[in-house]
Amino acid sequence: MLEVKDLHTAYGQSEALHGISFDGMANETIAIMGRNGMGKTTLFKSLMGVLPIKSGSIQVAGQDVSHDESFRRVAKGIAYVPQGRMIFPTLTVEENIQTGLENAKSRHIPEEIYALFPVLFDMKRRKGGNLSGGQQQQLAIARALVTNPKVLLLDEPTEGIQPSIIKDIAKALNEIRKLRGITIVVSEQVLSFAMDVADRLFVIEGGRLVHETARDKTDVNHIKAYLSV
Ligand SMILES: Nc1ncnc2c1ncn2[C@@H]1O[C@H](COP(=O)(O)OP(=O)(O)OP(=O)(O)O)[C@@H](O)[C@H]1O
Repeated sequence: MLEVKDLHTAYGQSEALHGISFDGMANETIAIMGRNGMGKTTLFKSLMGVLPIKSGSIQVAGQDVSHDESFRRVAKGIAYVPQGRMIFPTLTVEENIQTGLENAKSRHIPEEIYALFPVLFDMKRRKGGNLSGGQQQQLAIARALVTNPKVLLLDEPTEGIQPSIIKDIAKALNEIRKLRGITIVVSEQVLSFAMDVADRLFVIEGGRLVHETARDKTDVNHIKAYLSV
């Protein structure tokens, strides 16, 4: 579903990604683990077309998107939940979700979205800015989902969120994968969350993927060593 080959991305003269390659299958969740500054956000922005890539390729369901603008990538099936969620604070919950429906035939929010996130139904007339961090994260996921992605990218979805809500988000992601059979890619520093959602885990260090493991074969202490400073 997602094929990333030898991706290089630079900020000016300074290269931040040095040849990232991985595949994500349908009905699979992948976690990209790494400390701050290791390149997670740069990778996601490169996949989404927020940053141009220097070389390499990105395919979504067999279609090349490597040099497409972001909105074309969305049309071809990638959706992105950015770090810090980036919801619109002055729009209501309902209006925030509808921004994901701008190119859809109908502005109607599918029932399935509220079934996944009942709290958003209860709060649909509230302003996005008045929601808690965890509720905003659920809102950002809902907004991404209404574009019907084949590949859903989430950049550090647990950042700044309390543990009980982290569990809810893990549950929702597992439900989404089951319902839709899509590829989900999350970047994370919280190993317990990654172990709850991911089928495969990668470690990114200095702009390179340096370790890959299937969940059931994961040596937790080995990954922890990468994540500790
Ligand atoms: N706008 C920028 N200009 C120049 N260098 C940048 C810029 N943004 C990030 N970098 C550099 O790219 C590298 C990767 O940063 P990136 O933000 O992708 O890391 P990250 O793993 O997502 O960390 P975090 O969890 O803090 O977001 C770092 O060395 C960082 O200094």
